[in-house]
Amino acid sequence: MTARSISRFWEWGRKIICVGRNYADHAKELKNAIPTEPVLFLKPPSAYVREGSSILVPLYSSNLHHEVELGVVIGKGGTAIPQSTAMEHVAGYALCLDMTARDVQDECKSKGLPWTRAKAFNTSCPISEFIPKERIPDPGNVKLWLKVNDQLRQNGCTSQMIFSIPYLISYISEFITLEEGDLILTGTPKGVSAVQQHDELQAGIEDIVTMSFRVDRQQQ
Ligand SMILES: O=C([O-])CC(=O)C(=O)O
Ligand SMILES: [Mg+2]
Repeated sequence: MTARSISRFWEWGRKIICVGRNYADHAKELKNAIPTEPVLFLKPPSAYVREGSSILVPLYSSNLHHEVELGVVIGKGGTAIPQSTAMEHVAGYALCLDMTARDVQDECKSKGLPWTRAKAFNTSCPISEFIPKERIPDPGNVKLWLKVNDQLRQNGCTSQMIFSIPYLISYISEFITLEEGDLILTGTPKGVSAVQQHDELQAGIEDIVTMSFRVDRQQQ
């Protein structure tokens, strides 16, 4: 048996912790207030989908949105991690999509209910290959982009994040112990939009990584 490697963190079954409304321009486009504290939600590891498999539109949604995000892969666990040493806990990164059933999320929001059905369904977390930490020396200043059928929809920079990566690691670990193999999705910049069956999504982090996914409908 080969040793377990962080470069296949998605096989470890660890937590996926997502930050919402971390870019003012995206909070505004959905008419949400700019948060004064991070907005957090979770996806289960069953949400992962890798290139070569399709993103599935859940049967109960007719408005599935893409959200391109920088993912932070935890290499060293910890509780109540100070901001000053937070980056020592990072093993690397992954480009991620936070696929969101926006119609379901809107309904949950109006009823004051959790977003689980809108955010945590199977294939709601497409990811790239693992990107070792050294390949992104300044994760607080990299450009993220996403195209749907070759049309640019999202084009943002992690410098626009409201809460920085060290701040998020420290904030989250105050009340959720971080473990090796956990993934933190750091929020999406503006430009989210609906995808349809047969669409081709392509996303990238500068010239560091690109990934492509096809959209299909979940079968009855
Ligand atoms: O659904 C939302 O708008 C919140 C979110 O995930 C994000 O801002 O990345
Ligand atoms: Mg998101």
